[in-house]
Amino acid sequence: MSLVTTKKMFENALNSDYAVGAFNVNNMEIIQGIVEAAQEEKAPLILQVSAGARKYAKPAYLIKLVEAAILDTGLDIALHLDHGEDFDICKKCVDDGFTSVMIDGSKHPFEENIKLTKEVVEYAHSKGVSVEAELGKLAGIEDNINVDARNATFTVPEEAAEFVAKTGVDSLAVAIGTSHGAYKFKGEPYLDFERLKEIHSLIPDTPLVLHGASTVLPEFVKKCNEFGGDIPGAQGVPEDMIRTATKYGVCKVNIDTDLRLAMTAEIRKHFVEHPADFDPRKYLGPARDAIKGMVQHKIRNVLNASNKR
Ligand SMILES: O=C(CO)COP(=O)(O)O
Ligand SMILES: O=C[C@H](O)COP(=O)(O)O
Ligand SMILES: [Zn+2]
Ligand SMILES: [Zn+2]
Repeated sequence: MSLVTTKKMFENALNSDYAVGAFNVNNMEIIQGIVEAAQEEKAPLILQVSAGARKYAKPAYLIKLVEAAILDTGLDIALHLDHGEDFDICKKCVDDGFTSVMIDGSKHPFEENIKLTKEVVEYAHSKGVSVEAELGKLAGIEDNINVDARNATFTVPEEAAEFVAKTGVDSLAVAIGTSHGAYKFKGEPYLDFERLKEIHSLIPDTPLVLHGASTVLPEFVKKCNEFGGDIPGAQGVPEDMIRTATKYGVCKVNIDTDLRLAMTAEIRKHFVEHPADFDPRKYLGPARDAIKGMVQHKIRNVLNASNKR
């Protein structure tokens, strides 16, 4: 039991029909809920920390909480930096003991993204840490997709092959139509699976990563809204599409929004049903259970990762 890299997890997942869940963590209850689910499901697990999470909870706390989770459960867990924006934050995380970092150079021109990613790969690999990079831009709901827009923002398969060869990166986040947050599609959900297949066929040994992969389950949006929330028109990636993606090289599936919705729905419900409560444990306890339930559902029914540890 220890902090592990994603190397073995991805080797196992690459040519099979399951993916490893990478869940964003921001506090103790979120970590505990996720870890309990992974333990019961005997699933491989990546916990990831964004810049926002570092700012909110402070890296020292999050790292110690993840170490505590490992001690408590005996699980192997990969600790990953989500969307590192420059070399310095990646270096800091490598030095702090993270076992995996993402350098997100997707906003830069192709050659600059290569240069930046290569620098991070050189440093991280010298310390035994894995690196994820990103190529292409995740579409926002405002980017309505016609073929031209797709080619301008989605990952270009030939570029992906060149990028991986030139950077030596361990895994690659691709843009095929997903986006972050609770508002992913205006009309019918659409992912470009032909593009994904082509990328996978050109770089069959590179684990692919799907960001913005929350499903935004209607029952949780409904529950939020029923108990005083205001999240109209939220829509995510249908679960079947995630299952399909795991068959074409996607080894890591990033989930944050669905955890936020599960937690918020439960807390909203608690406050409405128990207006006299003011002990945080009374609502954070059920919120932790809601996180656990959501993660268990993902692992078992969507990622097909139960008993894959
Ligand atoms: O990609 C993510 C974190 O990097 C999270 O995506 P969601 O917003 O769809 O949960
Ligand atoms: O990539 C986005 C993740 O959901 C993290 O979100 P955050 O930057 O608000 O922590
Ligand atoms: Zn990005
Ligand atoms: Zn992301």
